[in-house]
Amino acid sequence: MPTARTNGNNAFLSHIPIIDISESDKDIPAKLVDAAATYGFVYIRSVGLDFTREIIDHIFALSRKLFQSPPGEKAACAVAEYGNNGWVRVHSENLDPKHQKRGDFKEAFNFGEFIDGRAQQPMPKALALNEADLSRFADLCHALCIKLLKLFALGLDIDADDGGEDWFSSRHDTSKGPSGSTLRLLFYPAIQASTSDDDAAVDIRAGPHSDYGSLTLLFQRSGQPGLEILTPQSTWAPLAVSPPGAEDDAFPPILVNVADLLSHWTNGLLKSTVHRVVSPEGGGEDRYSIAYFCHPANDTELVPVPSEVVRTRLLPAKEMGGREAAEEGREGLEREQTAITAEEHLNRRLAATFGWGKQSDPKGD
Ligand SMILES: O=C(O)CCC(=O)C(=O)O
Ligand SMILES: [Fe+2]
Repeated sequence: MPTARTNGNNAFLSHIPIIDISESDKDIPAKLVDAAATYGFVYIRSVGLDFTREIIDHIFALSRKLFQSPPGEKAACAVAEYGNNGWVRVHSENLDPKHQKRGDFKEAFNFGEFIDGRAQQPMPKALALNEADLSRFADLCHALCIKLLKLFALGLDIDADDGGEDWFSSRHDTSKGPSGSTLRLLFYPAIQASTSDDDAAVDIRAGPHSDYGSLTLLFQRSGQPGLEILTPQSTWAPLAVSPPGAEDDAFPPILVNVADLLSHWTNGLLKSTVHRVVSPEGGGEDRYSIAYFCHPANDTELVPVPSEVVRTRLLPAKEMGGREAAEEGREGLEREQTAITAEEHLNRRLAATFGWGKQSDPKGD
């Protein structure tokens, strides 16, 4: 895993498309599948979706209020006490424990699923009056993920008899029971090297990792960059918050990435790309971001998706000796015989990263 500072590969990145899913363009499903198979990342233009500038600004304002609240109030909702939910302190979460000595230089707050507009965990005092706003925002995020999952299913041309465009979305239907879906507010403070032993060149904001669910939505603020993705050439490439073509939008496009399960379901055709967050040279300024991790219902069995597109697009790679795809394919067959559930998968990934529980990580990373 390269650890050096940014080694940009801008030619690769400049092709990550911005897709407007509100347009009636019949090629959108294929474009999404292409972006997901090549980069694992795609920008979704938010104009025309239900997200408004007001809603997004409001949730970012709540996030700022939360992270500025007294440490004692945040500590009352610490993750250690509430599973994966609640407050994450600076340096307390290490997303890359194998390579990173110190935990990430960030604070975070994880909200598990809201039920009937109510959080299923203690609300931090600073947000006690805003439970309904956060719940509504999480619902908007989930609805966008459902739309995207339908478009992916269309792009993969899943037979109607096998579930067609609902193959993925039906597995993420909240009426099917609880899931690991999480709304996460993130705050990466600017590093004041002169007043502490923290160092922007050493202390990573979020260590290299892939996400554990199906899809992740990321909301970012103009002027607060930091996200980088690992390119096929093993270099780190920074992702623009507002890429060319989106500079004049009311707010930056929503960055969507394929996470481990969508990759697993498609035998690796769709890429769950490793990414990290770094500080700008010299410590830069604070960065706030909001992530929504979309997961299927806990008892969903992780079986390969019945898609001819997956089979035919992976085949040439296998024939030409594309080892990675071929290995994914083999793993996929093994997985089919011993399907685990989404809940088992999530518990194994959390155990491997944070040392929780006793199970080992199936991928061994
Ligand atoms: O804040 C970001 O830009 C990304 C955060 C992230 O990758 C994560 O929490 O999984
Ligand atoms: Fe991530």
